Amino acid sequence: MTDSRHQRIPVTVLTGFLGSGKTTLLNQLVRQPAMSRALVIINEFGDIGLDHQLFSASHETQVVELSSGCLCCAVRGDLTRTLRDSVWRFSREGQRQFDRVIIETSGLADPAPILHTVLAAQRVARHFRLDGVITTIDALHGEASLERHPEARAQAGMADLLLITKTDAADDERVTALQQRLTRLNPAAGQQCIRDGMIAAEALLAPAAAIAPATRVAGSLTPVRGAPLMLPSDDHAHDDRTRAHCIVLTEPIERSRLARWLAHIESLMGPDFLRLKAVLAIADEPRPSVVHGVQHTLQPPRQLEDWPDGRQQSTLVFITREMAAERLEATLSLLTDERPAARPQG
Ligand SMILES: Nc1nc2c(ncn2[C@@H]2O[C@H](COP(=O)(O)OP(=O)(O)OP(=O)(O)O)[C@@H](O)[C@H]2O)c(=O)[nH]1
Repeated sequence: MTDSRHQRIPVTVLTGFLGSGKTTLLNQLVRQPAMSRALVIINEFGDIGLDHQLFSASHETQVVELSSGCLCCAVRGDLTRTLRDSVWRFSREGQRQFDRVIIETSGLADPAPILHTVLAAQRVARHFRLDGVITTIDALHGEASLERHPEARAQAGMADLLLITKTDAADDERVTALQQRLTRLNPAAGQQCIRDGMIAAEALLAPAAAIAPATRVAGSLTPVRGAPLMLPSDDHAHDDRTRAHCIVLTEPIERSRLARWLAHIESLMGPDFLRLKAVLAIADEPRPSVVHGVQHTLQPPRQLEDWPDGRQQSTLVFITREMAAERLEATLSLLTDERPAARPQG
């Protein structure tokens, strides 16, 4: 399958709970060459937005503020318009002045509607593609935020990369406990500890094309050749029963079966289907394909340049709320003839 969408502009969604260090990170990022031609879209929540004042972009960086409300609800139309118009608005003499976009959400935003806009709004998806969701989690307050705020869980659950901030201010045990919690919540996401927003911009590029090794070590089970393996994941008793379900398939998937499975998955999608991320080995295709889903939006498979970790097998991660493992497990018969070797807890 050739991917004609390759030339689309990559969009990074930077989210994270209030005060978790998004602006601090952004200030560091835009000073680095890899992000110097980024268009930064900052969302303010309510009338007292300060982020754009705290954000001190380098002079090459183009910045747009969306301040009429929370990105995840009222501003969604604005975001669509801003992205669509940015292509000519930030052009000089016919040359686009940016080659990637970073959207910083407000700390209380559920990132899902923003991802829908990037993945599915037709006039946006034609020019832009999701490069990844990066979520900052405060090492000091992260566990409490996850415990109390569904927005914080949604932000962590939808991440491709989790950046644990303020590790200078928290003791090692607290950081380790948070990392373990995050692995249970979202084993597909990479994790990295940072201080004062310091990280090489290159480490943040294309996180959506990878599935973290934690997915494969989340359980002690060994993949059986040809048998899908469901790894036990988050057994923590969240009040909204957010669960990660990981499936490893060692046999390539037939394209016709994939199409049927995707159609079925689409029918299951909705508000409780927080995230699907799958790197798929498709029969007779040397390169893997990635599929992203967020709530009711499913993006068609997009071919990747290479295998994220060299293993030529399929890894599927579902993060759901109040969804029985059996419902997901039942869909596997559309993809493979084997029965799952194990089932996630809960
Ligand atoms: N000690 C320490 N403080 C940090 C670190 N990163 C950010 N901070 C501080 O945490 C506070 C909040 O950081 P911001 O970058 O404004 O957080 P934010 O996520 O943009 O906040 P909102 O806009 O409210 O959602 C600021 O006082 C930062 O200086 C860190 O790694 N270590």
